[in-house]
Amino acid sequence: MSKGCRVVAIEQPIVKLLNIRKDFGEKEVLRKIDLQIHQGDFIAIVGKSGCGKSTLLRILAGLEAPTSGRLLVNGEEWRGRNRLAKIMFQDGRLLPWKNVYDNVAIGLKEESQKQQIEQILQQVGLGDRLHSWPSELSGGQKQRVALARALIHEPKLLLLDEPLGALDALTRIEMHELIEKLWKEKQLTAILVTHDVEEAVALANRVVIIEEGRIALEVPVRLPYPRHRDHPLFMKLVNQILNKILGNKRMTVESNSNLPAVESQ
Ligand SMILES: Nc1ncnc2c1ncn2[C@@H]1O[C@H](COP(=O)(O)OP(=O)(O)OP(=O)(O)O)[C@@H](O)[C@H]1O
Repeated sequence: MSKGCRVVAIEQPIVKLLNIRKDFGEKEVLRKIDLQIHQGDFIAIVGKSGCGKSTLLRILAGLEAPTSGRLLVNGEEWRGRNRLAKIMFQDGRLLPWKNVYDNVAIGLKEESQKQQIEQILQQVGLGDRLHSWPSELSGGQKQRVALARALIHEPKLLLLDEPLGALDALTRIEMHELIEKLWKEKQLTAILVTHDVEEAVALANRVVIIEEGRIALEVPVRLPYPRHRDHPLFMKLVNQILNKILGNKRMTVESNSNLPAVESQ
């Protein structure tokens, strides 16, 4: 196989959602959700505010139980916390009284993990900030720590809940490059909830559009990695997805359908 060429996954999905529904009281938040996630997928979930994106991610993490429907992990019925998954939030949730190293060490057995912690902090570009306090870090650096804290547990499924939402545009692009690099190197399976359709198209091999609690459309993104915003199809695809979200029914999402399938690892 030539360098950079990867094959579409064909094995059984590592996570399968079947006819998932979620109500909060009287309110039906998700319905008829069917989704298959394969090893190596990078799925972005987009949609209007309040459409149910984070709820779907929390169900995948096992932090929220569906009202009905089935969640299968590696083919087996799953209830409770999904141990394959680690979730990273927009605010990073660092403990301010712990330094960078100790934030990453949370939940790990002391000392035995020292080498891994130093290595992962190196990989996220913070090898020289082990002893810094969260208050001394920029927003992007805090999110690098949060990413390291999720990845140190070697999750099969990395769940990203709008993790870059509070960052400026340039830092976001740097973080996209970092996340893409780690996704490839560690052969991760990632699911990203985002408001930013450009971010979704920059990273995902599949963009799932949620509309009023239902999957309205799944869009395969076949642009080669690393994705360049000046690729003629990049912004076209972004605009088509945006139009779909905004309800312009006449738009179809087809701008990259003639490209070869890529991008499950
Ligand atoms: N624990 C909860 N109890 C009651 N209602 C909830 C709860 N969590 C979410 N909701 C409601 O479910 C709906 C979907 O919320 P969710 O956070 O999943 O949407 P979202 O698409 O992620 O929104 P946003 O893009 O604004 O973050 C919203 O109407 C929200 O108010």
